[in-house]
Amino acid sequence: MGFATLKEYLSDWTLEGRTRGHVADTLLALAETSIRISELVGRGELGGKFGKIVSRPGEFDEQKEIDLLTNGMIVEALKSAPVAALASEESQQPIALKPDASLLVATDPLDGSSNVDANVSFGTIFSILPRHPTSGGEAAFLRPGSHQLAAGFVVYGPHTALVLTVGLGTQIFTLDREANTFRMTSRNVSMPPETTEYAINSSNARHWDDPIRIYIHDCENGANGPRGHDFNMRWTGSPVADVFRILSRGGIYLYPGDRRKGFHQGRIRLIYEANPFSWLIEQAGGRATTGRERVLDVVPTSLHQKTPLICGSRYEVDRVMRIYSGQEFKVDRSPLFGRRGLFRALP
Ligand SMILES: O=P(O)(O)OC[C@H]1O[C@](O)(COP(=O)(O)O)[C@@H](O)[C@@H]1O
Ligand SMILES: [Mg+2]
Ligand SMILES: [Mg+2]
Repeated sequence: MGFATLKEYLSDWTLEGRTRGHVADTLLALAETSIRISELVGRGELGGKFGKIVSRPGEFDEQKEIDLLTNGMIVEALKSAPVAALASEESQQPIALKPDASLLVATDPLDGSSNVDANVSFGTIFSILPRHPTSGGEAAFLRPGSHQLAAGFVVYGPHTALVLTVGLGTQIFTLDREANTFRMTSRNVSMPPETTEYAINSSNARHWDDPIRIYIHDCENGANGPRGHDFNMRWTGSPVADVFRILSRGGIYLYPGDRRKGFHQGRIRLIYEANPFSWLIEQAGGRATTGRERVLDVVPTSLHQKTPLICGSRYEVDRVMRIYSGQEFKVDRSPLFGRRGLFRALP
């Protein structure tokens, strides 16, 4: 049938230059690894007890066996790719590979690992950057997301899908298990600018800042509130699954900073989670912000830095940004917050 393979898509694109060829080789190595991960996790407990917690390192989320396993698979695969170093959620420092190679890769090898035992979709996220000519180690990765050469993620769900951008739109490939290859099933994804579906972990509601409380409260009030229509809510706990849904049918994803200790910048990691998601969403016509600035413009100061992430259908993301900037006025929403008079209509 007429579904182009990932290799065919990339070979059209690689014609123009050497770096592109390197990016394509690296993408193919990552895609091949994700097919093997898909096979492994598709076996469930027959493949092993993946959900077992193996360590709880300091400030990091707990590591499960599957986190380490998939990390190891990606490290091995990239040893033969044109990659100078790999930054991973599972490794405190970047892993040096080929020092003179032209690219850097940042990855969350297993995103949504809390869902592994629950048989809910999870995935692998990656971001490819040019190697910095002068800096090495952690400093080499401290580049804004706008410098990415390619970004994508794979969702291991009922089917395995690869979502990819090389800056020419967002493409979705579906794993053809018979041929063991990814085939393009959605070309130049265009997500709806409007949505009535939001995704947020509302168990943190009491810790949110006011702009998020206002935005969500208006959604919850639906047809009885200022929005004038009802909203639906979805939250999987696997950002890859939520972002895939949002790319497919629209929606807004919010993981804001909140008042809890250690959560002032939220929970999503900038370099290997928020940046690839943000570029994919922008390339599909959506928006991604911290609430105060475009995610792709944030210059990281550390490898595992967290960032608030609000992304998805552009009219909704714009609305949240207007609330943060004070442009979206508040009409007596104060009883909710017990702060009557704090928010006023702007002139
Ligand atoms: O636990 P929550 O608040 O539902 O958030 C969803 C999850 O998204 C994540 O970003 C998933 O990423 P990891 O599985 O790679 O840790 C976690 O930080 C967080 O557990
Ligand atoms: Mg993750
Ligand atoms: Mg992870």
